[in-house]
Amino acid sequence: MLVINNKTVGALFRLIQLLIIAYVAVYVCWIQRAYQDTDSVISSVSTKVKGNILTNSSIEGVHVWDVPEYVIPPQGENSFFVLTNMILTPGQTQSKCPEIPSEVTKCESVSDCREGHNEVHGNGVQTGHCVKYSDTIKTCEVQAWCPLENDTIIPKPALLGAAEDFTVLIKNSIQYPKFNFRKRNILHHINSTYLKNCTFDRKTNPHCPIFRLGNMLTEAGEDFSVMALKGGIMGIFIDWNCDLDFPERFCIPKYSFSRLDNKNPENNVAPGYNFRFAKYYKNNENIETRTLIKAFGIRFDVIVFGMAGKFNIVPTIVNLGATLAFLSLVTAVCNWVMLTCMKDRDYYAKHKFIHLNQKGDSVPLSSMETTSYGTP
Ligand SMILES: Nc1ncnc2c1ncn2[C@@H]1O[C@H](COP(=O)(O)OP(=O)(O)OP(=O)(O)O)[C@@H](O)[C@H]1O
Repeated sequence: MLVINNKTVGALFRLIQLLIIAYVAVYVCWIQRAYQDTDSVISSVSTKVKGNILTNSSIEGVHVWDVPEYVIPPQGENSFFVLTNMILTPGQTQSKCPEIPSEVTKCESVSDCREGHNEVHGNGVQTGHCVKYSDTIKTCEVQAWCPLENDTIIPKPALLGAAEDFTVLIKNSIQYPKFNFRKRNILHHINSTYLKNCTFDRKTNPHCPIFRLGNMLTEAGEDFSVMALKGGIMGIFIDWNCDLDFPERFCIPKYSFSRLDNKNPENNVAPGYNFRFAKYYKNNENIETRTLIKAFGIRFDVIVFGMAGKFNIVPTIVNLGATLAFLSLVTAVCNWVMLTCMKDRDYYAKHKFIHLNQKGDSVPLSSMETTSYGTP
């Protein structure tokens, strides 16, 4: 063993050791918790929205909207849709009527229309006639659900803009099967009286699983009245990252909210979220009739994620081994510095390596492989 009395190499040796120990302690053990075995979350979600709105529109008159009407479908998988705006086309029956004017539907004479032609962006199948749409415009006639929907004007402000006051109860049960750990977001201290009256608030009620829709959008930096016009998609994130070396009560969900669909103002083509559905009934003459609804609304996707960790001897030993391997590198680095960068490198090299000329000439000191450094 070669002991050299050099303060620089000694300091370097201790410094690298210190850095490696700090890296292992802070990053590997504290931040990465590499001494733990991990498991990812398995979760189930159910939601229930509550709230009513009174509207008074020219088409429907006074109308109270309750949950079965504005939550579509009534229950979904990890997501729910709340209707916020709509274009209503009531009294549609199977008949013939002029198409809505556009570049491809306007006509001058019968020759501009083709019987049986089905325009992708049209509303029905052409009959081959060119008929009056208004006093000045003629369009091809179609066999369709008439009268046709005209969705050029979207109600502003949104018809159900008051939906921001609705609340949603999110029931979320999770498990980490590897650790036989189960929990739900309705925590032990929440009783039914509290649940009936609470609303989530990050400061005052951070564990309440009932969320006001308007508050979620505000937290995500969105304006409900704007998003309600054309709809959109919101993410409700539930973070279940848990350190199961601590007691179970410390494993609690953390909620956050963010808009998921694109609202890039520079490329605002096809914004929002909408779809169509219809309510069917028989009219006084027993003819099948429907009210077509182009629905704009906000879809809330509940996204649950998380990892749990618990002490396990196997990853601990693996990481301990890696740390020791790392520490053994320090000697190699210092050897290299000593033999290439130091003023006395030739002197050190002379003592570290002895070159044999003839078999049995001398005892090779270099058979000692390790070099150790005296503390500066
Ligand atoms: N969106 C919501 N906003 C506020 N409270 C809610 C909401 N959804 C459910 N609750 C309340 O949370 C509690 C638990 O709801 P749960 O659906 O399990 O029971 P429920 O008796 O079937 O509810 P309800 O009949 O009132 O819809 C009930 O007191 C319910 O009124």
